[in-house]
Amino acid sequence: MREEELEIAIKVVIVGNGGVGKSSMIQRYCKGIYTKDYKKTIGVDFLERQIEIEGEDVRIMLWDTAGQEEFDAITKAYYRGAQACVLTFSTTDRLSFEAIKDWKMKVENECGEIPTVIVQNKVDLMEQAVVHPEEAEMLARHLGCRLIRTSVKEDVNVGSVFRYLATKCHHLMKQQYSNSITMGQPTISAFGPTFAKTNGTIILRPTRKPSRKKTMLKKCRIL
Ligand SMILES: Nc1nc2c(ncn2[C@@H]2O[C@H](COP(=O)(O)OP(=O)(O)OP(=O)(O)O)[C@@H](O)[C@H]2O)c(=O)[nH]1
Repeated sequence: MREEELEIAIKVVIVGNGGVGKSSMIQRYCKGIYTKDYKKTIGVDFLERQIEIEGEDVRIMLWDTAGQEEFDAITKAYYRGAQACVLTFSTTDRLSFEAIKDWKMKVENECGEIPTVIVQNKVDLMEQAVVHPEEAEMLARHLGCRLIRTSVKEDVNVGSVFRYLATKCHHLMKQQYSNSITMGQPTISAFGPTFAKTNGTIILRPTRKPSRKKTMLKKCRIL
């Protein structure tokens, strides 16, 4: 099977305290919309968007998890198989910044080490900031993650977050693919990938090139 006949799908989990803007970020990225209203996520939501990375179609599946602790037991189950992670805090919420390490831990416990970015959202409210820019940079260095500052409201940098992660995953996948070729035939199956080292969410599926539009929107409520 030729490589260009394969479809690549990446599962990304978005975590962080309640109210930091996770749902808004996903809505902005997948639907191009922003609303001022806060509607707390109950459990888990899911949206997806297709983009092109180095000439190949990559489907990014975004899992929006509830930030409230009361949903921890439910959301944890959905981390499994994630290939990348967004750790989100808000410029105006000190506790959400202090919780980043814990969120990283929670995801790592389920997924191991996966490409991760720290997102400082709501930078349009910089005059109300309760986190010093250097603190955020230090935390990112300490955790070995890239820091990206976003304003979902003003549509600043949201696309860069997901493009960065998708590119990283795409490179990893290519690397693993060529390693598996060197070591023998890769097994390609509909849902069980194959050469992904981790739980396999960079899914390679034998498929014809999808005829759907470049940006595909789909939403299914999990809970
Ligand atoms: N000023 C400003 N407000 C934002 C921004 N992003 C999100 N918000 C607002 O912050 C509030 C919370 O956003 P949500 O996206 O619902 O937060 P969440 O992290 O999904 O919250 P949970 O579902 O409880 O986990 C909403 O009122 C949004 O409109 C931003 O970049 N700037």
